[in-house]
Amino acid sequence: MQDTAEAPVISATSLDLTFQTNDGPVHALSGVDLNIAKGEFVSFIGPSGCGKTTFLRCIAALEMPTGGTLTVNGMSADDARRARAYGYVFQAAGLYPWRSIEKNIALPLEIMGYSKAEQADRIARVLDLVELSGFGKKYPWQLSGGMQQRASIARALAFDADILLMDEPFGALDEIVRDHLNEQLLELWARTEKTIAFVTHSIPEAVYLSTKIVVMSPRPGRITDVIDSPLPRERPLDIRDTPEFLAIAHRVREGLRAGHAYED
Ligand SMILES: Nc1ncnc2c1ncn2[C@@H]1O[C@H](COP(=O)(O)OP(=O)(O)OP(=O)(O)O)[C@@H](O)[C@H]1O
Repeated sequence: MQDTAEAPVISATSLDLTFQTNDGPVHALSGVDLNIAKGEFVSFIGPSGCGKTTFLRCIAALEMPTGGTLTVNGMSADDARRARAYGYVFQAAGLYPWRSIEKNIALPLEIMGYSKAEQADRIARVLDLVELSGFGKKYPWQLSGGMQQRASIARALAFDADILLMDEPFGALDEIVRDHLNEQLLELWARTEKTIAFVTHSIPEAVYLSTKIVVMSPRPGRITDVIDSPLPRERPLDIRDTPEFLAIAHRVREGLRAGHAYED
């Protein structure tokens, strides 16, 4: 993805976050510099404990950095949270089992005081976006794992936030379902032009989805490589067999390996 004249949607400069724990300080993020432009799809990949979730939580103002600066839509992360700049999708769908799918999506809209008509409009639109039209009256347990995860994406989209933060949303699903959801997510991204920050442990998933891949390594949590993908935005699944795809996957793998060596 080329640099654009537009200000970045997410901008981190020398970002640090050290947790003080009973076992001493944990350097979850150290010297993180990263700009994410509007409409980018950025994946974060790295071994457990390298700070992927912590970085997403900083963007969402759920953690407070201990150093450096971070802006989201040109404001502080706190102000961006108040302005509802993002939707957040977690690894577990986190749907309330006693509420139907449409009631799950409606809950945050109710809290924000949207009228019933506006709620219904938004629910219909986001269910269509994730291809779950007709499933609004179902309960979570009546849906497959992949459908539940799509419902949770629909809930995150209901505010129309420009930014979607996704923390290993498909990690618990089998590979075939995951492939299908990856394809659907790319379609959704193309249709909505959201900026997406996506955490994954899977190299093929990161390479398939992203315009930019951020490779991280732990102790301290830091960025070791940033790869701007040369792949076209239109990506059939079989792009994964092309030499271009395999070359990027190779570079990610090398980056992960180098990060591991650093620990020894
Ligand atoms: N609230 C907290 N208090 C203390 N330490 C924390 C806290 N949250 C995270 N950490 C530590 O910070 C480091 C980074 O954690 P983080 O969850 O961001 O890693 P991650 O890359 O997302 O890992 P995973 O892939 O396992 O989810 C880890 O060492 C973790 O134990």
